[in-house]
Amino acid sequence: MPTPIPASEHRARILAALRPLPSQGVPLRDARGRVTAVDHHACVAVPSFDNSAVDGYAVRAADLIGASAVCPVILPVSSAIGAGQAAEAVEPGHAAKIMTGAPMPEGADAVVPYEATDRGSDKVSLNLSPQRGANVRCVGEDVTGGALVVAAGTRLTPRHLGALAATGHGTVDAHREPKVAAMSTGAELVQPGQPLAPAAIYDSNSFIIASAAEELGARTRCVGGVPDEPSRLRDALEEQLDWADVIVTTGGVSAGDYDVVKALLSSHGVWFGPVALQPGKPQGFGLVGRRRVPLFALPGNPVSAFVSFELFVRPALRLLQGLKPDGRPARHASLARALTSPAGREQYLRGTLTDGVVTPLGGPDSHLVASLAQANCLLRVPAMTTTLGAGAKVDVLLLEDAR
Ligand SMILES: Nc1nc2c(c(=O)[nH]1)N[C@H]1C(S)=C(S)[C@@H](COP(=O)(O)OP(=O)(O)OC[C@H]3O[C@@H](n4cnc5c(N)ncnc54)[C@H](O)[C@@H]3O)O[C@H]1N2
Ligand code: MOO
Repeated sequence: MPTPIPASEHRARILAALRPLPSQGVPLRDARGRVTAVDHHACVAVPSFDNSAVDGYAVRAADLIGASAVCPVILPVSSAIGAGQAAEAVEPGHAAKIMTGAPMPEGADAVVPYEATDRGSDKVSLNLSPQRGANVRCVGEDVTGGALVVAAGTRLTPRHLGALAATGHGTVDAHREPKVAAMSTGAELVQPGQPLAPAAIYDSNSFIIASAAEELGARTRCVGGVPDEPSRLRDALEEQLDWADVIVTTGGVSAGDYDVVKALLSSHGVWFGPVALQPGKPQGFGLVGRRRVPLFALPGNPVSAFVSFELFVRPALRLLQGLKPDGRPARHASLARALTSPAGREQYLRGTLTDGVVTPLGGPDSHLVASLAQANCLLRVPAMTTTLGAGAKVDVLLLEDAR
């Protein structure tokens, strides 16, 4: 039996084998969730022209010195400018009606809001004395032309899309979305919704893996319940190898007589071995086929598959998209009750974290899938720790922050 390698070493080997996917031009409307491959700079300044911040009258501040409610200044109104309209120049001693967002006319240097006027059409009574620049939004005040708007390696959210649109980007240069095939193996698997035969169980892994990959921005295919026969597995893999950027199998990697994933893929350059991890001890990883597609062979127990995804597949999918290959955000917490852990295996328990206190959920066993639904964190026990008392400080990984 080979010596288990630390989980951190397995992750480092995986990440060392991967490179970000190539980038492509993506129409802005399709770009939410994509990751920028390059810095994006402003194509235009924002605002790109001086304009009014209010509905009111564009004036020369010098014409209104001393104006007040008791001593208003009356000026002839020479024009009216709406948003999107070209502005005529305003002569000294004149005012122009102006709407919010309309370009400032030449000659004017301030805007008096309607509320400080009588809203006159031919002439207007203005009852305040504005500073030069009052209520004027200046060119480049938000961003100058050519300035950085969104840095490379940013996952695009509505906030970023707004800034990119405003600065003139119709498309963005973004990494391709990883295409992930989630393939569960095992003769016992039945798809949920179907009747269960004796000794059969419902396939939960392909749902865990595909949806977790989607949360990370992947496009996915679910291949549920591939039987434990080498030829069927080979066919199923070949079908996905031309399409997928990543294949994640579950099941068939331990020591059983029907563990065909390990048997078939060992001869195709996939490394299999124990990792000092619970759940998630038996693992496989390699680059498969002509396109050298990264293949993760995860253990079949659903909690093992989930934890393995979190520790190994998550950072890999991030790296492929040009993001830092981080795991879930970690926090320190106090343990609600004492626990024991096996020596020599880093352990991850499901837990609930409330106000800095973490309560382990269910037991450590990796078939206890229902407790995953209650968990909001994974509680990490280091490999060399075998007992922890109530109140001990532990690390937890937060599960609710999706990306
Ligand atoms: N003699 C040994 N037996 C086992 C060892 C070992 O070292 N020596 N390791 C154990 C550990 S740890 C794990 S984890 C499992 C991993 O097993 P496999 O990856 O080979 O997976 P299977 O045998 O196919 O299945 C294990 C278990 O999980 C259920 N399963 C599988 N796929 C799904 C699915 N898609 N949805 C729901 N449940 C699934 C399956 O029915 C089994 O109960 O091996 C231990 N054994
Ligand atoms: O590694 Mo298994 O995942 O301990 O149950």
